[in-house]
Amino acid sequence: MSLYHETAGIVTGPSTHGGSLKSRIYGNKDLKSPPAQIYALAFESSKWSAVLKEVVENSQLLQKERKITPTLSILLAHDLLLAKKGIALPASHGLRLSVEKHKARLQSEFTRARIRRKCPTVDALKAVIDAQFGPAHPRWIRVNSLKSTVDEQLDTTFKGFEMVPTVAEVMAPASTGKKLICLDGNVPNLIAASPGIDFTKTEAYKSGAIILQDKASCFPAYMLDPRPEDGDIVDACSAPGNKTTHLAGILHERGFAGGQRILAFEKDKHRAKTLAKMVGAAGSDKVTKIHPGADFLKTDPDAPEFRSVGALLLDPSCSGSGIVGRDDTPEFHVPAAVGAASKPTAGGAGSKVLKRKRAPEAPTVVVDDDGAETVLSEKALETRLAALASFQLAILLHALTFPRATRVAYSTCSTHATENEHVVLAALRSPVARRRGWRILPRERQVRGMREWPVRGDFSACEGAGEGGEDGGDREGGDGVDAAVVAEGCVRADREDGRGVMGFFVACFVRDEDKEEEVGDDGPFVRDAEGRIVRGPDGIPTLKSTGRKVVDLEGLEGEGEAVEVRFGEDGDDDGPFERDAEGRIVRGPDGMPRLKAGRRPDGESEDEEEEDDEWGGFDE
Ligand SMILES: C[S@@+](CC[C@H](N)C(=O)[O-])C[C@H]1O[C@@H](n2cnc3c(N)ncnc32)[C@H](O)[C@@H]1O
Repeated sequence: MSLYHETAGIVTGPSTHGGSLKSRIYGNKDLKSPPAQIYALAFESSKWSAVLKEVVENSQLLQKERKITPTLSILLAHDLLLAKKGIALPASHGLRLSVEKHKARLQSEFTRARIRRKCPTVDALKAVIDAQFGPAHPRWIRVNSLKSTVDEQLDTTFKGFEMVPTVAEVMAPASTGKKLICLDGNVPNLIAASPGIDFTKTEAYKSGAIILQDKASCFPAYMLDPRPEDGDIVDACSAPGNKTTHLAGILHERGFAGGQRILAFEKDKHRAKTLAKMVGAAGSDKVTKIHPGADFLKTDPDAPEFRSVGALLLDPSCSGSGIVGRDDTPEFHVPAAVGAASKPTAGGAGSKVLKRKRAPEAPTVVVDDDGAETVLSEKALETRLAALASFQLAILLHALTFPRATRVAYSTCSTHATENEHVVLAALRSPVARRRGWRILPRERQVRGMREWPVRGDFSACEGAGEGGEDGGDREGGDGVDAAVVAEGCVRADREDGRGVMGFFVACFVRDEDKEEEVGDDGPFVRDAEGRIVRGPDGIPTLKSTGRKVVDLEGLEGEGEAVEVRFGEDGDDDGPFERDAEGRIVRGPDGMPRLKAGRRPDGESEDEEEEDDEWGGFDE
């Protein structure tokens, strides 16, 4: 079967089957033609198909050549009119002959289509089409400093590549087919290479010396800026491990402090195996303790294992809207089949522009952690985003309670403010953030590459942070959260803006350890802005979980003797450990938390049937 027939089969196949165009091609073992060739033809023809549809219809090609299908006509017209080498079939091939005999007519319709678009040259039209579908993305390669250096890689993996000064040059259409690289100006040890080059076969990739990681995905570890004096570093949501190994690389360059480790949590056991492989391949296994199948939310921040955790990186599951469409193919426009349309299209001689149907509201695609895509209606998306945001906030608030932590990086590959600025604002306004002095790391205090990165948080999404003080002259809403500072402190990456990155978001929280008013869990009771427990007129505190009052017994704020009784609840949703009236975990003389009767150390009750047998938290 020819390249054209195979490609036609791919572009007309249901897009819901088998994921993205790339995965449909590369995952199809029955294809005879080289996948890269099929992908290039499918992608480029799709890009041009709106123009080529006019050309084919107005030239009446399908009426004259009944054996050519509408899809094939676009693919063949593309190569005839736009590919350097023309149609990739032997000169005597029937399909090639049947199109080439109409070359003059097709060419003149192509010229008309170009002039209708007010483009004086074909290059000008190409620029318009390229701009319409956004620039290509470079291949981002992070040199793993645990195993290699940039200089070493320039002499080996990138030998024969031409170095150019900007990422824009690496991506420029004019450089198609060239082997170009550029050293990134923001993230250390990061290289942008020409799109489409496959590095997975290189020795450096196989040995873990280079890691394929989008530039924006390198922001969190770089922004967190872990140092030897930070003690242990938690990566709360680790698999497949790009950021875990990046953290290790940064610390390796700075010199690990004795005993300093990266504690990597991954709730999904299957993904934890991938994490272990990646950490091993990157050579960071000796400094990384993986917690396979472990839910970060179930960790006890006060446990001895976390005593020296100074910084945490949180990259929780999100809607993945920043990566959706990265590989998306432009819509493939097909000319009307013979008999289906009699009028020439788009201003062809004597024609009217065909009335277009109002496009239905575009559904949104979300991507899960495994890359599976789901199409959602606007309403379903809203519900999904709200659920994700509440989970993301829970992870963030949990991280803010680690006793020695002074830095927390929060990131998503989502473009939705609901998962980004809104989560950051909610965290900054939380009692735990206020009590412990957490604030956003302001732009001017960020590492150079992040400080200089021009795309910042969405100010309008932060504006709700303060409608102005009473005197109207203050952007803080009396809660100490300044919208402008927060927006400037946040970093965004936009996949459409020509910088060659995926859609991404990162913010870093900091606090001064000595400014802390109180260390530990902020307990089960509602607190005011000052962190004081809110009580009714009778002095009884109100429970956060229910908004109802606790039946107080003597000495609620006393020495841990109080018993908490809740209305309408089983009273067992505050974790597996005994807590005092302030909600602090009660510990034995050895510092270990005391389990509630009938609970296992993993937070499940003994009679709960869970197969979480790999979870080894709290064991150190
Ligand atoms: C966006 S991915 C992380 C990508 C990773 N940081 C990287 O750079 O390679 C989110 C991961 O968090 C894991 N996860 C979700 N909830 C979790 C939880 N409560 N505790 C630990 N891991 C969790 C998911 O299974 C998923 O593997």
